[in-house]
Amino acid sequence: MELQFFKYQGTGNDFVIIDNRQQIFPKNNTKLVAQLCDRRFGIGADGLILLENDNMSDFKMVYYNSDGAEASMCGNGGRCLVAFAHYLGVFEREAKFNAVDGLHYATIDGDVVNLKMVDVDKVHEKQNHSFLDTGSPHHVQLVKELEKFDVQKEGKKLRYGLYGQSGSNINFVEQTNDDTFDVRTYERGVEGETYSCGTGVTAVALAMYESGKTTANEVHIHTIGGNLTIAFEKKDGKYSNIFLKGPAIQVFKGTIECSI
Ligand SMILES: N[C@@H](CCC[C@H](N)C(=O)O)C(=O)O
Repeated sequence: MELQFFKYQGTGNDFVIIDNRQQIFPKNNTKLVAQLCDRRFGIGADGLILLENDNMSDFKMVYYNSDGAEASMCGNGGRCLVAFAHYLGVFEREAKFNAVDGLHYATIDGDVVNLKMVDVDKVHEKQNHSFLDTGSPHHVQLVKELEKFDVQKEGKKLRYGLYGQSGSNINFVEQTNDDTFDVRTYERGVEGETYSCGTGVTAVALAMYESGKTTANEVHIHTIGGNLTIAFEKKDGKYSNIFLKGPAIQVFKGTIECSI
């Protein structure tokens, strides 16, 4: 069968996106998703996203990690899906869509997508790291000399060692200014470092605010793949009106032959 696909990237976090409004995609075929995401035997991506119809909102997001398993929320993927839905003409200015963690709102201005993330009730502060859920689980840890840091080795160790089989994504952080941080992320389900992680940089911004490293409500993050801005409010110990903003770009489109 010939499958039409689109390839998007959001600060270097890259995705295969498929228009599944006609329910053409075999959603339980883990092997097929993994093969499409494979960088040597497939199209190559950190994850695969299906755009589907939703009766409560403009569209629905179904997200898979590159290992083929359906996963929790993907911030950069959400931003890319908004850009794709806009390209298809599903919405004009403001989008409302359903994802695994609930309803999201977003706006698009040229290539830049501003995505509202779920509220965060608790940041767990530990001795040398923080842990929080921004739609996906995230470990946040400050390190020195981030550029030279072995993200693959240390990320993998913490992902399984501290969090067991279900695991967590692991973010390593270095502060470069009052409101600016460099971040590198080891993503579970990709089992490696990605160029950027949207729920990850959101977690970093909140964790840095919670621990007093910054007093800014708008935090700028540099990732390997580009820059993202996170804006938020804190009221009664809880974080709300959290927005993740940055570019989301269509790279190419095509068809691939696959046996379904
Ligand atoms: N790249 C994503 C996060 C995707 C989910 C993650 N790998 C997990 O399994 O928790 C993002 O931009 O948020």
